[in-house]
Formats: sequence, C-alpha cells, structure tokens
Amino acid sequence: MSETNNLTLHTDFYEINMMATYFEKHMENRHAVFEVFFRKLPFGNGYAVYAGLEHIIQYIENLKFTDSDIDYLKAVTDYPDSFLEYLRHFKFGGTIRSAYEGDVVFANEPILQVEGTLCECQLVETAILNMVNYQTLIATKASRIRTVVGNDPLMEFGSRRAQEVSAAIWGTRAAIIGGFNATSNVLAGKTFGIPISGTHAHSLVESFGNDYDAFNAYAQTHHDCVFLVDTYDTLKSGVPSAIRVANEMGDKINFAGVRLDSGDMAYLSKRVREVLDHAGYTDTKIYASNDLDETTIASLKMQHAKIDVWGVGTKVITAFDQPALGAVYKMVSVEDDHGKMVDRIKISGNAEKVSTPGKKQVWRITDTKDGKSEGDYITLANEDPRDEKSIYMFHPNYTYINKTVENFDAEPLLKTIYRDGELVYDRPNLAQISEYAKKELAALWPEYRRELNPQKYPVDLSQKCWDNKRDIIEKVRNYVQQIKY
Ligand SMILES: Nc1ncnc2c1ncn2[C@@H]1O[C@H](COP(=O)(O)OP(=O)(O)OP(=O)(O)O)[C@@H](O)[C@H]1O
Ligand SMILES: O=P(O)(O)OC[C@H]1O[C@H](OP(=O)(O)OP(=O)(O)O)[C@H](O)[C@@H]1O
Ligand SMILES: O=C(O)c1cccnc1
Repeated sequence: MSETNNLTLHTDFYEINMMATYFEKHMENRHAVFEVFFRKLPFGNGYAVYAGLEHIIQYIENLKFTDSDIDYLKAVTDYPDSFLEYLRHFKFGGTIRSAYEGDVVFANEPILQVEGTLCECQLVETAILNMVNYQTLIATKASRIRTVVGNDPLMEFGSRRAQEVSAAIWGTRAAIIGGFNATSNVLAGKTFGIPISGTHAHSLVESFGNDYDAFNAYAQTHHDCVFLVDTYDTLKSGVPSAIRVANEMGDKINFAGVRLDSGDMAYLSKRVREVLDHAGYTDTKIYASNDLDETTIASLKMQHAKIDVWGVGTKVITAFDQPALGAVYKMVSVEDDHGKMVDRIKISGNAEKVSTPGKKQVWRITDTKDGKSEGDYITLANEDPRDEKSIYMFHPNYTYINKTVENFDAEPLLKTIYRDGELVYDRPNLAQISEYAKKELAALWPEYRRELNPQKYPVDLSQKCWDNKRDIIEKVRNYVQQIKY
C-alpha cells in the first residue's frame, strides 16, 4: 500500500539462489527477456481485465536489499560475501513493457515483459506474478459482475472475507478497475481515492433491540440514511420502521435507501418497492447484499427484482469460483557466450503448453471503420504490422483457422513502463484507469463479452513468429536426439 514498502525479499528463495549461480559464473549481466502470460481465461470468461501494474511500479521503486536483508541472508544461507556485496549494491536497471491496467487481455499472449540482466529479471519474477495473478483475477471477476449488473451502482463489501489485509486493499482497487463504483473499505478509499459507501450492520438494530429506535438514532446522527431492514422481519417491522423514521425526520434526513440482506430478494424487493412507493418514497433505493455474484444477480434480474444498488463482498474479493489465474513468467531470449541473443523455448508434450520463443509484441487489431476488435496479433518485437496493407492471421495450433485482414488499425499492447531502470510511464489515477477499462471493453464485440459461453477471441501469431517457433522446436528436437548418456 505505502510507497515506502520494501518488498525486495518478497521473492522465492530459488530466484536468489539462481542469481548466486549467475554471479559466480560471471553471467549476472547477461541480457535476458522474460514474458508473463496465462494459458486459460478465468471463470470461463471471454477476456481478462489486466490489473496489478501500479503495485508492480511501487515494488520496483522500492527494490533494494537493505542492510538488514543482507544480514538475514548472511545468517540463513551459505552465500559468499562477494555475492552479498553484489546484492547490497543491486539496483533495478531493466526495461519493463506492460499492458495498461484496464486493458482487456487474453490467454497465451505476453501481458508484461521484463528485459534486463539475468539477475534482475530473475529476482522480480515472484512479486510480479503475485501482483498480476491476483489483481487480474479480481478485476476480471468484478467485470463479470458488472456485465450482469448493467449500469446499476455496484459496491465492494468484501474486506472482512478477503485473504488478509493486502488482498482486501489491492483487491478492492482491482474491483474498481473491473467496474465497481465504490467500496466499504475506508483505507482503500483513502489510499486510492475510491468513493466510500456504507449502510449499517444488524448489530446496530440489535444494540437498540428494535428497528425503530435503531433507525431513529442513526437518523439523528447521519443525513444520508440507508436502513438495514431484515434484522427481525423485513415487511412487518423493518420497512415500516424505516418509513416511520423518514416521515418523522422529514427534510432533516435523506432517506436514501433500505438494504435487504436475507430471504427471497426477488419477492422481498418487489413488495418493499410497493410499500415505499405507496408511502411516497419513490426515490428511495433498494440495496441488496448476501453472497451475491454474477449468477445470483443475473437470476434476480431475470425475476425482475426491484433492486437498485448491489453490494458484493466474498464472491468478488476471493474470486470465489477460481482461486488462481495461473499466469507464468517465462524466459524467451537470453545472451549466449558470444554476446548474441538466442531465443529460448520450453517444450511440452501438450502443444498448447509449448512457449513461444523470442521477444515479442502484441498488436490489438481493430477494424478502421467501427473500431471493433478483429483479434490480437503476436509478432516478434522487430515487426510492425502498421507497415503492412494486409495481415494474415492464423491460429498458432490450428493453422487452418485463419483470415486476412485489411483496413485495420494496430495498437501495441505492451508499452514501455521502465526504460533502463527509469520509470517513463505517467501513471493515471484510478478513476482514469476505470474509464479506460470501460472504453477498452466496449471495443470488444458483445459475443466476447457475455459471461456465459462467450466466443473465443482470436490470438494469432505472425508468420515470422510462427516460423521462429517451428525452427527452434526443430533445433531442440535435434539437440535432444543427439544426446548420448
Ligand atoms: N430470488 C432469488 N433468486 C435467486 N437467488 C436468491 C434469491 N433471493 C436470494 N438469493 C440468494 O440465495 C442465497 C440465499 O442464502 P441463504 O441460504 O444464506 O439464505 P438467507 O435467506 O440469506 O438466510 P440467512 O438469514 O441465514 O442469511 C444468497 O446467495 C442470496 O443472494
Ligand atoms: O455476502 P457478501 O457478498 O460477502 O457481502 C458482505 C456481507 O457482509 C455483511 O454480512 P455479515 O454477516 O458479515 O455482517 P452483518 O452483521 O452486517 O450482516 C453484509 O451484511 C453482507 O451480507
Ligand atoms: O455498508 C454495508 O452495508 C456493508 C459493509 C460491509 C459489509 N457488508 C455491508
């Protein structure tokens, strides 16, 4: 959260162990390129909403082994003093290219790239994956919920159920990127400038022992009032007590809403709406909470529930139905003994798991006429489709799925955030990021956006990228065949 947080040791031990080996073998300054990608979209969604970059920037800004870090490593490892001294003076001097927070991203394409010395690339793997994996997952879950909620206000209520403090705070921020409007978490509000929003708990009513006294007391201490009406009996006691207090207080309060937190919310919301309207409170909103997610909300919408404001906690902040995104960080190119960059691959028996070697760029291809998405086109970093009149896009594994695209615009997805250790990215605020996210999502065809069984968005390789991959697979195959032990 705080800019002064030093998370340098927030890395897996094996990263520093590899750094020690590179250092001993005088390879620490070899140039390398690593890329982050995930293999499968979460929740069966048609896209993911990228988040995590702000925390990565805060992490990189504070990346430094402190004296106490060095003392700790000296105590628990057998690292030679020369390596510990190297760590003491370690400074991140690499280049990071990344999607922007709020970008829609897809499986099997690089969403972040780190280029620098072998050592610096290796050290940052764990923290970068930690931040991108969690925040992208939450932003995507939030976006699914936003899809079914339409334009209704959507509040994040999850802090009490989040996987500890940092997840609550950064998860809330990610939920805002995914389309939530406000949070109940006051620290997240202060830290990121998120609007804070809140009603009251059942304990307020229990403290007074009845709805009327509790609402009355609340109304005497707050102008804007949303009363939680389900503690004892929503229709017999909760709503009538809220109306009585509102009538008595008149203009002294803004009777903004009532909140339902249990029972059949389709039935109750319709009945409560009738009662409020009948009493003349047609502008008073009905809030709903209680284990909501995109499925229950879609169902409530289908039942024409009269709910105006949605509070969602557990299911968004914990990404309840899928606990991890599974993004990985893979080496794609490294300097050899002769100072030449060689592309690297990770082979797998499963074609989908074979990594795509080489430093790459992802181009978002859109139709010039309507700005709508045609697909993503992965090229080697030195290719630029903007120089071409038409591009041939084909599926990397099923090459018979292909198309030729003309009259297109191509926007690079990976933008430079750090150049040689220097932050060159002008960071937008969270409100700007969520506006951007909304705009990017709108550029996707609705077929990719629906939350149930969406169409698969094309993520294709350029011919050069594909040829490079095939050549390297061939080389690895030859190498494996000639091994004799
Ligand atoms: N009309 C409805 N259609 C679909 N789902 C609903 C409807 N009304 C409520 N739900 C959802 O059904 C679930 C009901 O949860 P639960 O069994 O805890 O019932 P409850 O009435 O809230 O009881 P409790 O008082 O113990 O909280 C919640 O996830 C809620 O959001
Ligand atoms: O259900 P979620 O989506 O996670 O939303 C947050 C929940 O947290 C509160 O319940 P809790 O029982 O913790 O406290 P309460 O006494 O205020 O009802 C609130 O009433 C919601 O039901
Ligand atoms: O303000 C609320 O209504 C609220 C806050 C946190 C959790 N549940 C509800």
